[in-house]
Amino acid sequence: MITKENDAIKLVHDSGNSAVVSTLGATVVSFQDAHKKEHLFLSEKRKPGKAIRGGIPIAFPVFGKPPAEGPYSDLPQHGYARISEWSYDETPVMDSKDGVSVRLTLDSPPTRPPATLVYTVTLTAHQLACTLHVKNTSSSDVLPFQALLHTYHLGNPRNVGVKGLKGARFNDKTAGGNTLIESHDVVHADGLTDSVYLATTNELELTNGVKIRKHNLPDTVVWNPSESAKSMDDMHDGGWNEFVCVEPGHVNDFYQLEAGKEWVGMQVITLPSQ
Ligand SMILES: O=P(O)(O)OC[C@H]1O[C@@H](O)[C@H](O)[C@@H](O)[C@@H]1O
Repeated sequence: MITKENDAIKLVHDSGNSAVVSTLGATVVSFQDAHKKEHLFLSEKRKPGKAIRGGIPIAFPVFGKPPAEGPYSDLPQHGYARISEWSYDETPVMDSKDGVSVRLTLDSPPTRPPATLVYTVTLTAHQLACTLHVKNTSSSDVLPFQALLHTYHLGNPRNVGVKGLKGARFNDKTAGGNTLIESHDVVHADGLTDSVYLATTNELELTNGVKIRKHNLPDTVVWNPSESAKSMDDMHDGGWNEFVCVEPGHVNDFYQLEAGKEWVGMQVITLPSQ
């Protein structure tokens, strides 16, 4: 079943699973299992005009601060997608026992390289699939972009770690972008963590049993601001102890999408059997 109230689109699957997607940024803000247990962190604080702090904001067309030169140089951190109002296509893509799926779309602002984004969120018995389509609507120019699904997994970072990153190269943004090789079987983002892992395996797992499968999103960012979040105006006190961000993306470089062509990136989050 799909319902919409103000900016919130709610998907409920026959199994009792549910998800909520905001039209602000097409941000998934809730993913609950059949026992109504929440699996995404959402800050209790919200700052008007800013991206939603929690859920799954989409970074596009830049990850982090934009390059000093070029058509994105004056964009805010993580680009325009997460702070834009997306259009909700009311025609359900799917609404059956097999799954419930909705689609939101966004055209690039007129001053930016032209692109159309289509985001599909699909809920099935144990899974949430988020699929981002990027279409280069120019008939002549290449579209450069980075894209990332900034996923706030609910759980204390001391207890919930990330498996599958051992051996991967990463840039430690907390240490000036030094490149290191991950040596841990389980990565814990307890304490200030901002690591950009490059070319990671497509199958990652959290130690709480949540699985993350990704497609066409080669890199993975693991982030937790720890107590530095005290200065954030959209984070409730102690909120940083409630999540670990695991963010599949194409961020190491700018993807160069040819005129008229389409790119698709996806992550599927699978809950442990209940
Ligand atoms: O505060 P923002 O803009 O949502 O960004 C949060 C974090 O997002 C992560 O993806 C970046 O690697 C961090 O550097 C950044 O601090």
